Amino acid sequence: MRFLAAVDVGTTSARAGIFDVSGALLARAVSPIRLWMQDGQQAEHASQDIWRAVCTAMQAALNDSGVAPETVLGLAFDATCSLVLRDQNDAPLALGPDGRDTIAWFDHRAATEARTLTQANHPLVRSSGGAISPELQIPKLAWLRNARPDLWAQLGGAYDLADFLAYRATGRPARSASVLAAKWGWDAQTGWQDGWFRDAGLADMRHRAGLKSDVVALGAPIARLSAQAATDLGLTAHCMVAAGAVDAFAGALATLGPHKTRGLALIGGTSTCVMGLSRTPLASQGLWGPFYGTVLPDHYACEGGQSSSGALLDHVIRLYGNCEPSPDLHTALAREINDCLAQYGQDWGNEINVLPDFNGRRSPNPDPMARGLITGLSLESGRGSLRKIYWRTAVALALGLREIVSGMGKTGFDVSRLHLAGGHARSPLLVQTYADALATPLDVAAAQDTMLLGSAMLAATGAGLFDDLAAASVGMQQPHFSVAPEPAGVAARSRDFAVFCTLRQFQATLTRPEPERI
Ligand SMILES: Nc1ncnc2c1ncn2[C@@H]1O[C@H](COP(=O)(O)OP(=O)(O)O)[C@@H](O)[C@H]1O
Ligand SMILES: O=C(CO)[C@@H](O)[C@@H](O)COP(=O)(O)O
Repeated sequence: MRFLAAVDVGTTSARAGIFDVSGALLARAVSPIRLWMQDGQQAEHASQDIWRAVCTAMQAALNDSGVAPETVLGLAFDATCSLVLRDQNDAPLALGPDGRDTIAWFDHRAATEARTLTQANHPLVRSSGGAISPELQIPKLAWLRNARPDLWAQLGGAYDLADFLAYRATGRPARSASVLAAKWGWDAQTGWQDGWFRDAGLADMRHRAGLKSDVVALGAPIARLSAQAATDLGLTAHCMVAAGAVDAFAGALATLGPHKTRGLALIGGTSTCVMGLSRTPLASQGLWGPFYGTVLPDHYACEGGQSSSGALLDHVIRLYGNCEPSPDLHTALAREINDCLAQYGQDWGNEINVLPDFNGRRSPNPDPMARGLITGLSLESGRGSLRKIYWRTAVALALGLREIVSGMGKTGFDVSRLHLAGGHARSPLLVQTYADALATPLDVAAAQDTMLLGSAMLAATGAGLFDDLAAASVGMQQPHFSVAPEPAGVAARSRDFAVFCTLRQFQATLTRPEPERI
């Protein structure tokens, strides 16, 4: 009677799951989190609201599972790489009203700072694929210092969201080695690079952000739940909390594991993260990493990706469907599009072509100021036009993945079979389009919430139920189903890719916006 609890915080919801030691998900629950958006560039959460959603989801999952709380031995958190800011009294550092103290991962307010660090050829540039992304934590903290010196003076702690949740749960402000390496410029072999921070004018950053030496290896125990957190979550103070991960890294752990080294996982959610795992460091232009020990000990992980993928499909629904996206609407559109493809063939809608860089480009040629394109529009409106633009946006996301995956293949990753997880795995349309565009079979996670499974593996390791993380990732592995590319789709996506490459050249001639000081 030994169970594990896992939490995955995405962009718009917190998910909680209860697992058994074989990795089977017994129950899951979802609770929405608030996201305050302004002008498409700024996005904030409130950590208090996120904690409330985590507790609501965990209590509901536990209740549905029928598992006795005292039999839940371990808990771990994964989350988007959003930045939580606290003041010197450990209260929310007020970025805005309603307790907003968290800059969402895709917020680009630090574009100026990211560019300055890139131009100064800051050493982070190399592990950021050639250009520092405003989505990383160091440029965001530099923004705080430059744009809000009043808040900088009050700063008492800065956390990646997964680390903050573990702190909230235990009272110990430890940092996960995985999170620090992936998003903070910390290195497992050389530690903190204080010289870099000095160069970035952030000499006091570590002190202000509370970045001391309390670094815990991924999946290692941090502490048991505090009495208050145990009550809030519906668990007991006996439950051990393990060091967590950024969501895509938890997804890579769940899908790849030690036997699939050099494998690639596509984690498709609001963004798409292409995660590569290898025993030796593999690096190239446009890839974040290689980061040691971020998915498994003795392994390196690399990340390529698209900053807005699911977010772009949602945006298209808002723009051309004039309504709010929902899972049911995605499913209905996918069904209607498949009917059109069956009737008119794979070239249906190909007068419309899209470049998907609506929130900049992460890979393969990183450019946070890149913008999206849609060509071939007519005066058509209504459901017919939404269907077609949604379809061609899905194609564009798949072609963007082809660019990224092909580069990762040249870097040394095995691209003969890829793994897919995340919300996109729920869409048969996206799954087939990805397989066709990549001309590669996909292993698709059969169970929902692969990130939760990754966190459950971390929780099991922290609770001492496996010898190490590699054993947990093998012992808790879950089934997948395979989807093969279809010849007609492969041929059509190859034709599309030729147009996509032409549009890339055209895009390079267009004016890009300057970063705005917010
Ligand atoms: N049938 C579907 N159901 C739900 N989401 C879908 C579906 N098809 C595509 N999506 C996309 O998946 C995204 C949600 O993925 P998810 O992994 O839940 O997100 P995150 O972890 O980033 O919060 C949405 O933005 C949506 O555009
Ligand atoms: O940057 C990373 C992973 O490194 C993610 O946190 C970010 O892309 C957000 O992920 P989601 O698409 O919300 O799952």
